[in-house]
Amino acid sequence: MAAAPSPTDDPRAGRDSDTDRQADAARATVVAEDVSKVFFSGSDPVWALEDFSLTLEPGSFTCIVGPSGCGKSTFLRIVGGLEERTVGTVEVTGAEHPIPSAFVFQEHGVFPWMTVRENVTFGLRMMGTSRAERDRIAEDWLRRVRLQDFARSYPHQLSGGMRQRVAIARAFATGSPLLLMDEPLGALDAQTRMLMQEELVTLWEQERKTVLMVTHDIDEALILGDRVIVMTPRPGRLKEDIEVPFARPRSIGVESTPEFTRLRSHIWESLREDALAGGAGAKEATA
Ligand SMILES: Nc1ncnc2c1ncn2[C@@H]1O[C@H](COP(=O)(O)OP(=O)(O)OP(=O)(O)O)[C@@H](O)[C@H]1O
Repeated sequence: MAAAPSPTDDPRAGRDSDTDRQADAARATVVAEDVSKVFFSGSDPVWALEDFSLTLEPGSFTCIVGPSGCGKSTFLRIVGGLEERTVGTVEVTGAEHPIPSAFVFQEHGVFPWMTVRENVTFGLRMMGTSRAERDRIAEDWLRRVRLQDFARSYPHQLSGGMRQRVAIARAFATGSPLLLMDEPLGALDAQTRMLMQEELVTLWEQERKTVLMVTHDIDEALILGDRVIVMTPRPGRLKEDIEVPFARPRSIGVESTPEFTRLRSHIWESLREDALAGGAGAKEATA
């Protein structure tokens, strides 16, 4: 007989109601096959991606690292429908939602003319969610990102870390089954970034949305991700697909384990190898 689940077995333990649990159950599957992308904006075509294939399981957290300019953001934008692919297919399935994917960008992702609360509920307003439901969800998310005392503040009144918490809360609050994060913590100072990594991993473990995140920070990829995808220099192709073995719930403490050190060195060597071979610059990645 299977053992009864303990409170820590349920990633959504502590959530408010069954409705929350059902609403949060929707997660996307992403299947990208042989995606290539050529930009024709200058005199010469730029091959950003070539035959890049990736499958994201529902409720998984996947991080992409790679040399600067290898096409990471381009791929994220193609998955989110912000960019057209030149060749290949991308299918996002498994969860019907009015907002099929929600983005978190590195900076400037919040609307400066809206209050924190308005930012957090923006997607819900676009979906036609009732005022009462928006208020309930806003209260929940503002509390979870510790911004309940700043609901009426404007982004310029917040620190960079607080602004990113708004952007992250807004993405989660939409209930979208797929979150696409492009260096969401990249503009933060080192200390704030580490704190935010812990907060993000906790929020994600409660929600288990499908997440695809681009980062230059190898440690961040290993702390947050179930998998780390290493890309080649441009045109970006899949170089390595690494399963991250650390149990969840995870804390920043995994950084001090020998396995973490081994994986960090392995990924760094993989990026460095390309840089030394004349690739586009693993200097952007931080070991
Ligand atoms: N709209 C565009 N028009 C022309 N070229 C573009 C466009 N967008 C991206 N590129 C080029 O495509 C390549 C991949 O860009 P992309 O931003 O996806 O790389 P990246 O891996 O995310 O880079 P970084 O790590 O530096 O953010 C780069 O050479 C870039 O200059």
